[in-house]
Amino acid sequence: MNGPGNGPREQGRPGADAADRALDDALALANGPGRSGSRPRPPGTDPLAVALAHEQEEERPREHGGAVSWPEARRIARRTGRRLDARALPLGEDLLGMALARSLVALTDLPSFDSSAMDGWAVAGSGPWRLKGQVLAGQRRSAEALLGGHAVRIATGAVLPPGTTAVLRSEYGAVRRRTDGEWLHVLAPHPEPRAGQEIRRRGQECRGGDELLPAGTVVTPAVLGLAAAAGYDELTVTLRPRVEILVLGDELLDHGPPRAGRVRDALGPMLPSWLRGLGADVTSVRRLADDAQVLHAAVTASTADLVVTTGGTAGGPVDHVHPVLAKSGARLLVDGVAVRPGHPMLLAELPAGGLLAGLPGNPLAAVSGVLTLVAPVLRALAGRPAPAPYAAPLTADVQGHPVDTRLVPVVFDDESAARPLHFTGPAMLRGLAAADGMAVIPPGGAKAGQETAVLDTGALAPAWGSGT
Ligand SMILES: Nc1nc2c(c(=O)[nH]1)N[C@H]1C(S)=C(S)[C@@H](COP(=O)(O)OP(=O)(O)OC[C@H]3O[C@@H](n4cnc5c(N)ncnc54)[C@H](O)[C@@H]3O)O[C@H]1N2
Ligand code: MOO
Repeated sequence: MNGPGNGPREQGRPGADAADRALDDALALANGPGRSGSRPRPPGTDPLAVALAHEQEEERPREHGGAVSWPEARRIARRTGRRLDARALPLGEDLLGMALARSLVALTDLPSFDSSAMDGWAVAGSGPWRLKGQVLAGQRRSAEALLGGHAVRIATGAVLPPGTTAVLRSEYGAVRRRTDGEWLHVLAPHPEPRAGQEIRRRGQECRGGDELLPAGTVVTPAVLGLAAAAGYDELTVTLRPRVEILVLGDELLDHGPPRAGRVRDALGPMLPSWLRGLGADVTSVRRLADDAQVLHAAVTASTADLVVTTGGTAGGPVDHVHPVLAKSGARLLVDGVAVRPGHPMLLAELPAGGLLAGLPGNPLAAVSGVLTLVAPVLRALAGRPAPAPYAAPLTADVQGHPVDTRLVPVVFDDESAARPLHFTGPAMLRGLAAADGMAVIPPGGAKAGQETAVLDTGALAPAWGSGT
């Protein structure tokens, strides 16, 4: 479905920029401190600032051959995606991974009434107390006040009778039957409960109207729980970007071992769940023949917010992505990035308003395109905050490219240092599959001990929380 107002290009309403800025401010608050690998550093010495901060710089002239720098590509991608519409949807698992479009505001005080924190007795004044009945959780407040010297049996979470001064937990007291009724005593060596002891006061967690979570917070199981506890039946969230994946290549096999000059499609099985982890609704994954007409038809017919193609980005005889984009009147926003692997990646705006990310066919190069272009675009479309960046010292020197950024699969050791992995050629996935993240190696390389930015490859992240 790509109804009016639903596409990424159709959000350009008056005031939208101001609203986006307000959201960005809220998102900044939502971003917690960095990951375990990061430490406080004096301003100006943060390698993340060095590696990532020039994302904030104004647009600069394109580098050789039309390629933009890696930070600039990320910046363009982030600014290109316009936040999709918001919708109120029923509270449930379907919301996992979506971002709150509005802050979650407490509908009532929480807890909404004074209650017992323990199973035991609500008491008034000092003991021993004359015992008078019981109150269970879920029962309405009894109109009857507890008089001084009286107690009532009470369950955890039950409404406190008016006049209660404290709760005595069940293991600290005993009831003795006497001729004049039942009496509650404190068991030695426990002291009498202090005033207010074991009482959960109304409004302890929040007051009605308090902001519980800012707009932009990603819905996790805990967010669902909090929203339910606060009394919500639906949440207003930013729609998921609808993504169509087109896997190009006549040489690709969909089963069995590679054979006879053909290779297994590694991206068809890998990208959908990766992109879902970034908040996308992957509506279809199609394998297309290396045929310009077929690709043109697929691209022009697409109603997705983002089309992701794999392969066919370079200048080979059957690399049809560029000619098809030109023929369909697409506007290239990024045409090559100074990053290894993945430099032929591209980002385009289609005439109908959707976006297209062209990922190179080499599988690790395609992942580089996900981290560089697709993740920031999806985050922007889905109204999700940028994950807290983190850095780690390298355990070994990493050779750099003279002018391009390198993304190198790394694994964290016991000290949270990043160990560069082997088998990281553009066509290889062996390093990536063992990795915790991809280290961002600046042009010229990095030395052992040098802190480098690390992008989360989401290997262990739940579907609703993956970073990058
Ligand atoms: N003359 C030049 N040739 C190439 C350049 C260049 O700048 N000039 N760049 C090289 C780089 S870098 C890359 S990366 C690739 C990008 O190529 P394409 O995006 O056109 O991708 P293909 O040619 O279709 O495939 C490249 C390679 O990857 C394999 N492949 C493709 N799809 C998959 C898949 N789904 N699963 C597994 N493997 C896949 C394909 O068989 C090729 O081996 O271009 C270089 N050439
Ligand atoms: O994108 Mo290529 O080598 O940079 O894989």
